[in-house]
Amino acid sequence: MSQNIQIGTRKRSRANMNNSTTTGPTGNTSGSKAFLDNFEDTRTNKLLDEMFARQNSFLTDNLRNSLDLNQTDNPLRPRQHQHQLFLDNENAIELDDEPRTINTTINNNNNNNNSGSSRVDEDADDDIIFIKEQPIQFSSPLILPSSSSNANTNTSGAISAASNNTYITTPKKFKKQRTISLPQLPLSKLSYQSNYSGVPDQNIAIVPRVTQTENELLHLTGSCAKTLEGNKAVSLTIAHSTSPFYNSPVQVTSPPQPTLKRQIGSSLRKFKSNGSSESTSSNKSNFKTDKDGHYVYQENDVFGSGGRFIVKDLLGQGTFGKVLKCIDNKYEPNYVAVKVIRAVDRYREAAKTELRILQTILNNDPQGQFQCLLLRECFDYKNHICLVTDLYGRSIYDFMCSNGVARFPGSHIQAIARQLIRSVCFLHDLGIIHTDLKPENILICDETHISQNLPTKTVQSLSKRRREASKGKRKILKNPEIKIIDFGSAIFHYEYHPPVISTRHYRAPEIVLGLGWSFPCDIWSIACVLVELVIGESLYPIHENLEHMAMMQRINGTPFPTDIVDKMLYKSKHKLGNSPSDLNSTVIKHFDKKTLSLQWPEKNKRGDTITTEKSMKRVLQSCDRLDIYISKALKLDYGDCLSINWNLPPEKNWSLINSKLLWKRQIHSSSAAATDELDKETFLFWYWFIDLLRKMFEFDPTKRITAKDALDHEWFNLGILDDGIATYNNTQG
Ligand SMILES: Nc1ncnc2c1ncn2[C@@H]1O[C@H](COP(=O)(O)OP(=O)(O)OP(=O)(O)O)[C@@H](O)[C@H]1O
Repeated sequence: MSQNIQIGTRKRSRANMNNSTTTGPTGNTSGSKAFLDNFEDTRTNKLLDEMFARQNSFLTDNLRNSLDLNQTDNPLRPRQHQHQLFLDNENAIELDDEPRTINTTINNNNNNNNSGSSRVDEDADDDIIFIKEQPIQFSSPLILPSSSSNANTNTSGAISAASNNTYITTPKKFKKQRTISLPQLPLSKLSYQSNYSGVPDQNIAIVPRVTQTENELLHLTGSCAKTLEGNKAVSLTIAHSTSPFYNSPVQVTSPPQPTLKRQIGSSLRKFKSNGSSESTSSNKSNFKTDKDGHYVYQENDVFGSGGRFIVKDLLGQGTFGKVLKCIDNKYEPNYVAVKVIRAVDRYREAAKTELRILQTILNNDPQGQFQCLLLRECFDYKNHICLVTDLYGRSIYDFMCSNGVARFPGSHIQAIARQLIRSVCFLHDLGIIHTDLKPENILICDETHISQNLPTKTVQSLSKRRREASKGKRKILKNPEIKIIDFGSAIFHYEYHPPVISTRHYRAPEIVLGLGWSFPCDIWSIACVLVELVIGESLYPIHENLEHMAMMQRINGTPFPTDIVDKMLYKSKHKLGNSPSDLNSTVIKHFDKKTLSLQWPEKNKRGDTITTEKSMKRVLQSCDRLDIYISKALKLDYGDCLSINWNLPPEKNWSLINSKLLWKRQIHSSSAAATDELDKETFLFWYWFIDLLRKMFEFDPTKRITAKDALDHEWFNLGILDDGIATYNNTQG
């Protein structure tokens, strides 16, 4: 659906230039409806107020449970903690850190040394692990007879039987996988299974949602649609995709599905009237499973009841299974994404959590207005749980990798930020914590873009891989609409919280410090993603705790607050709660017990520095305090004069920039072109962006800005005229 929206009647408020505090005016009174621009309906306001009140109470409860350590008899403390101490240790052994649970060959030969890849390297954008799967066929003595779709796993849960007694690994396939999610498996199951009856949790009240009008969908372009005083009105076409399956109110009868465990949302889809144009007769079901329980990808493979799905492409492979682009012969439109979960008990269990989450999302947002993946069906096929979802485009990570300039234009960053935060606000309202937000899990709905030729010098400076992938061009999306996927690690806030969650690069400090975590961890992850969109590479390209903590302090420009460190020590000393098993050896031992400060660089007993030079370089040279670091990246687009100091109020910042601009224009009048682009509005846009990030990167999760407050932040009142906006103007008739 698309619609032309002429903007120009409403001016957005300007940033408060006179604000003299360093933290900025988040005391903005625009209220809880901020993300529904122009929406004055009091009924909606009431709903939103209720929604935010509920979020606050979730948050308070969770954080009180995890952080209020002085009240050991706190009745809100989860009762399972006593036995969790044992379970946590077990869990931590298994889930301790990323690579252990991965059963693929990790080939470290190709520019993939993450810990070694410094931002100062030319190939820093190639921060990728290559996973190579070899085509090996063998018969296993552990084969289980498996004609039944419910073939059991062995006791370790590691082997699952394929339909013919042969295990086959996936055909040779290279898959770039920069970050690896932590599979949160067995213990999640243990702690909630008693509550779980296979039906959605009744404790979650379903909030009746109000369908948004086209005007309210402006959030999809952030403030791209809005102009600052002095800018001209911008005419935009906003293409908002509702779910292609949402053909309300067509009622259809579900086909009989003997092995169907659950069928969700089928009433929203149209049956194909007279069969598919894609004949299945030439395709045979050759559905195979490898020794790790992964489906073996083969194009044109057929699976599902009556050969319903035809495999067309491998969209992705993760810890939980493979995601396939398939033709669905039963319904129209007929391309879907099917996540084929590994045929291993514990992954099957985890998929049930994903199902519950996806079902809650679907119940509350059947049209997909909150940018979350929409589940359409779920069935069991040869011991693989298959989740059928809408099909979207590539992830923003893949898009960045294939782009000559990885960073996004500011207007698109704002549009993506707004969708992400709004979506997470929606999830948090439902009591859901995503826990694994990262660029790989954010998909672009529509990949159409314009391409700009890059100067030869820029092309030459690109890594070989990026040069080839981008063909020397910068791609700019026409519509920065996104969807959040991968709810495999998401949990409801009242469920068991594993001690370690999130992909390392996006992991919040409270998780690293073993303090317990809740909704705020998603906010931290989003902040990491947003910085990545600006600088074009991961903010935290690290793989171990000490360097991670040192980098966090460097980026925030402050040491960890002592009360947080104190809580960590107290919690560990009294063996409270839910700590990672390596907390002592990789975190606590690096803090001075008297000053409560992080001891970095690391020294041995004799006082010699033992932190490697590479690590020192990564922390001290390759990253910087966030405002300085982002200013550096922005200079590529706006020239040398743009430096932002978050300790100075905006007025002071601007006057410093302005004097630099004047000086530069006087001395080098010929270089005016480079600085012309930097006007006050552009500066303000980036100033308030950094201000928002600072609040999202607050160390103390209880003080970190919430999704709701982030939507009210001043930044979302500002617009920027840049290539992202130009793309709309040039491409929309
Ligand atoms: N609906 C979809 N449309 C298009 N591509 C998709 C879709 N769902 C998933 N993908 C692709 O498949 C990849 C893996 O999906 P997903 O993250 O859900 O799997 P996973 O096994 O949980 O992975 P991870 O190990 O990262 O948790 C994604 O990064 C994305 O590229």
